[in-house]
Amino acid sequence: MARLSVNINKIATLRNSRGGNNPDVLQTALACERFGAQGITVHPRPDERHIRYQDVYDLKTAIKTELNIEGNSREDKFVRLVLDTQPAQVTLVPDDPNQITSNHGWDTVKHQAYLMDICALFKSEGIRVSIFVDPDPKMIEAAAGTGTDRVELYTEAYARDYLDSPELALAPYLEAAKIAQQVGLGLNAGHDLDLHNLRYFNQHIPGLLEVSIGHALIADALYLGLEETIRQYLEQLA
Ligand SMILES: CC(=O)[C@@H](O)[C@H](O)COP(=O)(O)O
Ligand SMILES: NCC(=O)COP(=O)(O)O
Repeated sequence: MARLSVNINKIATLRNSRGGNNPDVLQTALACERFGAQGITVHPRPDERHIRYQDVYDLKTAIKTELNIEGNSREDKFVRLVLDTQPAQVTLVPDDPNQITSNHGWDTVKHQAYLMDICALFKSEGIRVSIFVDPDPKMIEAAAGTGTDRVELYTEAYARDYLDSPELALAPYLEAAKIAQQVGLGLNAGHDLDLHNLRYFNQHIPGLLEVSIGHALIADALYLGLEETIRQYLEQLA
């Protein structure tokens, strides 16, 4: 069964808008765990506009489930943070510093040598590595050559196209998932997954290990409450 890792970036965004500590990122993470989330995801960005580096240090000592840190390993500060905090998983995302949010996966063909080195560094510390990729067979095959444990399929296109045709939206992801299985990579997925599109994705993608969900889940929690929201997301994955 795919596990749910709740991305709490948006809680930090709300906190930062007033400069105090409300809502409390740490308390929210602990509540997510209490309500059944199997992991906590954070994606610190260089400008610390949502999750701050210090939040990640605090979270690591407080949470009991898996911590997944996403970000750009070309930033020295990010690499230091990961090595210092030793999360269960690091997800490598090729973001530009000024991006509003992630909008593409790694080109694992072009950057294979770099990815081999950085995967080796994190794995030598016992940290599981996942590489954020578009659902492109070439990218999955080349990811296998980097030494990564998993890939995370970037699901924005699925979420968008699902509204017109779930079957067509899923097709490239199904192909990508089959290739990941053939080359021995574990499979994660994330970006814009929500209560409408998650069940179909989970039911049809073989070998899905983890989804990380933030934006829609936190928005749903405004209407449903965090406990009920997490219950409903877990139900989609059951
Ligand atoms: C890697 C990814 O898919 C992103 O969804 C990300 O984790 C969210 O980042 P922001 O919260 O900065 O939009
Ligand atoms: N890796 C994806 C993630 O953590 C959350 O993405 P989103 O649900 O905020 O789009």
